[in-house]
Amino acid sequence: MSDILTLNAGSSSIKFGLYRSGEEPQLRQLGQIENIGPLARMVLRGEDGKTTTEIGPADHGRAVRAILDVVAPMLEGRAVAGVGHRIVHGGKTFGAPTELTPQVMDQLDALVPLAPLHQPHNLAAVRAAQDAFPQAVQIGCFDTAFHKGHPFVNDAFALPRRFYDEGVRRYGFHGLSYDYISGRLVTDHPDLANGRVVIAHLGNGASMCAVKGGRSIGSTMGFSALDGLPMGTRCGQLDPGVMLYLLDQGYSPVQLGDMLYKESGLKGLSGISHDMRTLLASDAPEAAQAIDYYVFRIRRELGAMAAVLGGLDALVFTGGIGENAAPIRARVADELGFLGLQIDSAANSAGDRVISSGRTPVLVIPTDEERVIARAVSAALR
Ligand SMILES: Nc1ncnc2c1ncn2[C@@H]1O[C@H](COP(=O)(O)OP(=O)(O)O)[C@@H](O)[C@H]1O
Ligand SMILES: CC(=O)OP(=O)(O)O
Ligand SMILES: [Mg+2]
Repeated sequence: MSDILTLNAGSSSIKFGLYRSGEEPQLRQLGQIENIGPLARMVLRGEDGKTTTEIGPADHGRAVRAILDVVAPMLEGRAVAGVGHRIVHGGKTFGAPTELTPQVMDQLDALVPLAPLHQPHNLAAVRAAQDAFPQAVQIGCFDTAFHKGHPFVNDAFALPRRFYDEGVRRYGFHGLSYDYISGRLVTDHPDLANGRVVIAHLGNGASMCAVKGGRSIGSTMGFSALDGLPMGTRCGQLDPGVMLYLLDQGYSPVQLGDMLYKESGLKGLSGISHDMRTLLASDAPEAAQAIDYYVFRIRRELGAMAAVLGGLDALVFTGGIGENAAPIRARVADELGFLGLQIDSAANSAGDRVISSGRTPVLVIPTDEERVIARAVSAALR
């Protein structure tokens, strides 16, 4: 029997999964290098719990090599038949898992400017895995794919038409996560599977998706992974006039990109940290204001999505913040009784899966992008 490896390079972490191939891939090991930067650490999650090892300074390249080193002895002589990769941007072309041939890699390289925090790392991971496992099939799974088929009104910007045809569209991201959550609604909450559901993926990157009958009909993220909600270091929705002003003030496009992707969001507003744990623990008024802004924008988008869906049958929280930050969940749903939302504070603090006491269920479902990737590789191998 052969194995499947999944690699998921995010903005601040690289997650991996090792699976035994089969109809439903069987998990052997999950792990991640998190906090990529001067103080990175490797976290391994197995049947016998969680181990954390400080690995010191690591960029994405070193992180992938460390993962490949740790995976090699776990194979115990078995071959890796397939490696599945999260690829953040699939552009206009890629709407389903795709074998990463040299020609496909060239097409994906061209999308790097649209997702500079992710796409280069995703593609570097593909090249490292090709070197490490030259016999394995390499499969790309796209964050944009779940949103393909968005209605035109949520796919377009009101710019001259030619830009839409060129691919300047509202793609949406975190699609592997939304795909996983939608699947869990089908298996665990079949009454909601055909309903009007808002999924809030709140991680280091954050977005929300309006899902109707299992299909994405709207997303807060657009052309790039900058739009929508404020994030750890990304600004979220911004008046384009601000960018014109800054360009006029002498900012270069590169400086502007660095500021919007790396110095904004929770980090920029608080001046303290991009990390929600640090902000929640801080007494500084700037930390409180950054959290206020974060919650305000989520609530605003939630109301907008409920309007677009024509009602709300459930709200799902996922991602590092969505799964773990009870105070944020409580504040998002506060005073939204008109949408049927009422949080059961005991269930919320206890980290239960169902945290509502009102008419509209509020669920916390840990996401599993790795499993979505592993299933795609398994299907490709069959
Ligand atoms: N217990 C917690 N309370 C609040 N925030 C948390 C908690 N655990 C993790 N987080 C937050 O989750 C975020 C990382 O989410 P994650 O989904 O792992 O990120 P990535 O986008 O890199 O995949 C960080 O902002 C971190 O502070
Ligand atoms: C698309 C995106 O923002 O991904 P992440 O949350 O993993 O940074
Ligand atoms: Mg993520």
